Amino acid sequence: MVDNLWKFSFGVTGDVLERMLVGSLVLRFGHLCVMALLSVIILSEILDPSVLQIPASILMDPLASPPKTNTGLGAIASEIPIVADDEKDSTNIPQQQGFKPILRKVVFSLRMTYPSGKRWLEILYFVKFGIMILGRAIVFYTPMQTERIIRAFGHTGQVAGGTPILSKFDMASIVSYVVYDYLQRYSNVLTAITAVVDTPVDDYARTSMTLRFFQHVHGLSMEYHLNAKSGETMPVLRSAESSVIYITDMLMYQILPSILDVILSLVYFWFAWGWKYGLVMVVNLVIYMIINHFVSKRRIKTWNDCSDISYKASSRATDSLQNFETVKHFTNEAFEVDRYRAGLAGYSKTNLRSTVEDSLLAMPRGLLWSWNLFIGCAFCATEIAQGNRDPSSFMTFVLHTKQLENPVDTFGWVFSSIKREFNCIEQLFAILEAEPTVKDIPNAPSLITKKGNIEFEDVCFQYSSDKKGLSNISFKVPQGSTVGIVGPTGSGKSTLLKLMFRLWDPTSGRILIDGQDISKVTQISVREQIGVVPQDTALLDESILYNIGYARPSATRVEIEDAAKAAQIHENIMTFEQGYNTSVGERGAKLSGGERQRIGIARVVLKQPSIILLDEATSALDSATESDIQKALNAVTENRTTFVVAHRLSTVMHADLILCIKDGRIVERGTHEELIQKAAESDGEGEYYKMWKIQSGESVSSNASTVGDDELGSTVQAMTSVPEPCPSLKEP
Ligand SMILES: Nc1ncnc2c1ncn2[C@@H]1O[C@H](COP(=O)(O)OP(=O)(O)OP(=O)(O)O)[C@@H](O)[C@H]1O
Repeated sequence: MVDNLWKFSFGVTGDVLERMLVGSLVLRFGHLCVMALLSVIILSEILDPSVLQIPASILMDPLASPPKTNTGLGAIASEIPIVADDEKDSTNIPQQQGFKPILRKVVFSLRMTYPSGKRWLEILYFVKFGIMILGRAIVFYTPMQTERIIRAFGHTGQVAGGTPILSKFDMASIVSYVVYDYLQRYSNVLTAITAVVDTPVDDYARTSMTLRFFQHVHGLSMEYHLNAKSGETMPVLRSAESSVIYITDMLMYQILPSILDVILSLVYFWFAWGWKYGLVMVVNLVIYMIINHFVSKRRIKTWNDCSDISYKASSRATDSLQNFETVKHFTNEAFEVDRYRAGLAGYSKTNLRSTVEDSLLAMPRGLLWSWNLFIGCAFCATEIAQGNRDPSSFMTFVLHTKQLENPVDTFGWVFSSIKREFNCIEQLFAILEAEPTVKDIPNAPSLITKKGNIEFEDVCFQYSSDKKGLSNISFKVPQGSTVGIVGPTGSGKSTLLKLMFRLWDPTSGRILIDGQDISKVTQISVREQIGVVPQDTALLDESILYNIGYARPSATRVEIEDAAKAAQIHENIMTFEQGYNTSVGERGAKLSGGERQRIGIARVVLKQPSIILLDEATSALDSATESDIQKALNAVTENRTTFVVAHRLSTVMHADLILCIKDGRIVERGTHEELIQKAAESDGEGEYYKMWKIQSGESVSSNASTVGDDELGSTVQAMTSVPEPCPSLKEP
């Protein structure tokens, strides 16, 4: 019964050796299946995300549940570009050593690539696994079939006129051998099926990973973006996502099977051929592993050198192209080309070193295999000569030894390349581990703005221990008022607006909008209520229509044009050949500073926020245009609480309250008239008054402070005057 089962299932005769082989085959694939199943269960269901030490949001599939957005299908929706970016850069971050960091990367890779919850993709995932098992079975079964044929010669071969006659059974064996061999070496069928199955699974993993990483990076605070090198994040994400897929593929379909292949072959040689053979294999394997360890160390160092040099050369080139204007200003074109040439030459040198090293380092491994074969063959030949072994066993020995070479070599090669991919994942971890510096408290409610009353309560802030920010800022602004903020350059005016927009949170004190502490409500709800026109309006490399519509993606074309009219830029746009479809260039470089500012204003008009922050919003405009826009802004800011940062005092002189800031402190406050009056009463003392005198063209007293109408003015005065200590004002 058992014999028949063996014969029926595996086509073998029940010989002890064959039973052992088939038994180990079944064991091996059973083991693989259990491992795969376990990993899938552990990774998709049970594994505690804290083991990965990455934000839990990364583990949530954005494709499974697309986040709710407030974007509609407005005029710019059709303009959203599909960007193909194949750039691949890398930097070297020292790899964490030890088993735990490696396990973390492996678990992360497996978890990221498993299409959890997508039924069809999960099925395809297992089909791919099944095909792998089939492929490995064929590889393992081919030499077994050879062995059977050779044995058949020995047991059933008859000689008629010197020609061996094969029984029907033997002929079938030969046919199956040829079929196995064909499938093993030339079959495109399995490859084609694997590719078809692979594509949707890999694509899904790639897309969902990119989205998760992208979402995470957008969730990080201003501080991260200011510190990150521009243009570095996306290439890191892209190479890391390829690395994650590569590691999973290699692990599941190369390394695990190879390890099991090696173990099986060792067991087989030890027990079926004798301990001598097993020992030779073990010794050689140990030597192989030691050689491989040093070889891969060397190769990884050279690979890293290569990618480091290539990264540096390309980031320098990108930097020079992005700053083409500076290059032209100083006629440094030839200098930049020389610098890039030196970088490329360095890369070619290292690349050649890498190729030579690869070739040289492959030699000792090849020699080791020949040595292994030689010793084994010598043992085998001696035993055959002594009559202790069947001559057919020589062939069997050679085939099995060769069979072992493949997995060991694959293991060595794959292990080196996986270590290299770990480097990419390390860079990704550095990004994923970055935490937002401004966080919402758990279950934070949204800000409810009814009016727009604003209050700063003893607010202090520091960018870092060595960088001052703001000290003890307190003031109250009733709804609908306009607040002018003035002071010397670097005094902290923009910082005050950034705190209100929650790009940073105060180190102490509170900012209240309509009585609600903004650090206790969601950042998004705060930003939704506030419109900002920054000092330098950054534009996306798209059309003017897209850039204005960016303030409210659901806006219609008519609304966008109305906003442009309010910002006094519609007429300008209509003079461009392509009108609203004119491309603005990288960061808006094809537009003038004044045009960029007016697009910034149009955006705020379109957004219709409750609170408006204007940070030098009209500094790039000529006086005539500024006065036109001022009228437009007055219409927009009417009944809205507005903060205006300006060096040109004429911009803020009509404000309901003017705050004069110096060294991060409010040194004066009041309306224009009050401040001038106060100065008149105190013999012309007062920061605001000094600025006013300078800007209105009156002479400056010899002890005038460093406050000026622009940076140059301040610097010139600083060179010719002694700064006065700032009077410390008692905050109300
Ligand atoms: N992200 C940052 N990290 C560290 N320091 C910063 C950062 N942003 C600004 N600072 C520093 O904080 C101080 C105040 O900067 P802020 O931009 O608020 O000045 P400002 O009064 O708006 O100047 P300006 O009139 O020139 O625009 C400056 O010394 C500046 O160098």
